[in-house]
Amino acid sequence: MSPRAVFVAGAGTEIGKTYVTAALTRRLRSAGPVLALKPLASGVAPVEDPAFADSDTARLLAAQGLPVTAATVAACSPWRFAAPLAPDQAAALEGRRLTLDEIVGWCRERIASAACPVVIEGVGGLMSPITDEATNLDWIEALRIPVTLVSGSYLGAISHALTAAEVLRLRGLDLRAVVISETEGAPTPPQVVAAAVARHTPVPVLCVGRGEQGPGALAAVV
Ligand SMILES: Nc1ncnc2c1ncn2[C@@H]1O[C@H](COP(=O)(O)OP(=O)(O)OP(=O)(O)O)[C@@H](O)[C@H]1O
Ligand SMILES: C[C@H](N)[C@H](N)CCCCCC(=O)O
Ligand SMILES: [Mg+2]
Repeated sequence: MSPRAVFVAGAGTEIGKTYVTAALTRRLRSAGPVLALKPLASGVAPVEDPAFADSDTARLLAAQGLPVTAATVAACSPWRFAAPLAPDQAAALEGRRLTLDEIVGWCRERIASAACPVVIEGVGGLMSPITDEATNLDWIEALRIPVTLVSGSYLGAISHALTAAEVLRLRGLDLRAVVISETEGAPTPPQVVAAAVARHTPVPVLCVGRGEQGPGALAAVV
């Protein structure tokens, strides 16, 4: 039987994917081992730079209780780029080029060889490009694993969440839950945003308040 896996997609960038992936990882860890991956990471400082501590990779390693070493970093995030741009653009600035096949192949191998649940954080929003030809959506479609969609609670987040959820539905993908991660300074409580999203989508809509661990129900997405 293949291990359980979930793709954490975003309705946009800087929206809470890493925060929610780390919260989910910590929840799952209370029941046993979990593998959290951020295969493509842009805007990442070199491992030896103190700024690396702010990277998605460092946060996901911390959530897994792993130290930052060259080996743990490469095993979590094999494709890291300095520029804080879409990965295809950041790669081009370094004279590199990504292909969907190699990214999907790497993820499939990690899922197949894992003896525990696997959580994969995407990059940017659902249709942010990852290569010259492919977006996060194409990546999810190729992996064919369940999806958890993260959105914020800022004004406009309801439409962003529902648009992304609808695109996933139209592609026939398995959206398991939407998670509203509270945006700093949002004009309405995240529960109000979550209730509005829930009225228009058939999947559970969960809320993660500022600085909170997130509900126990988070663990049910994988
Ligand atoms: N519920 C929350 N409580 C506290 N801080 C949060 C919460 N959600 C998001 N943040 C903070 O907001 C910022 C953006 O969140 P995060 O890094 O998780 O976004 P992201 O979607 O993973 O971004 P990227 O597209 O760069 O991967 C971070 O500083 C993060 O710690
Ligand atoms: C730098 C940033 N935090 C992410 N790593 C990359 C976001 C790419 C978004 C591209 C886009 O959809 O316009
Ligand atoms: Mg992130």
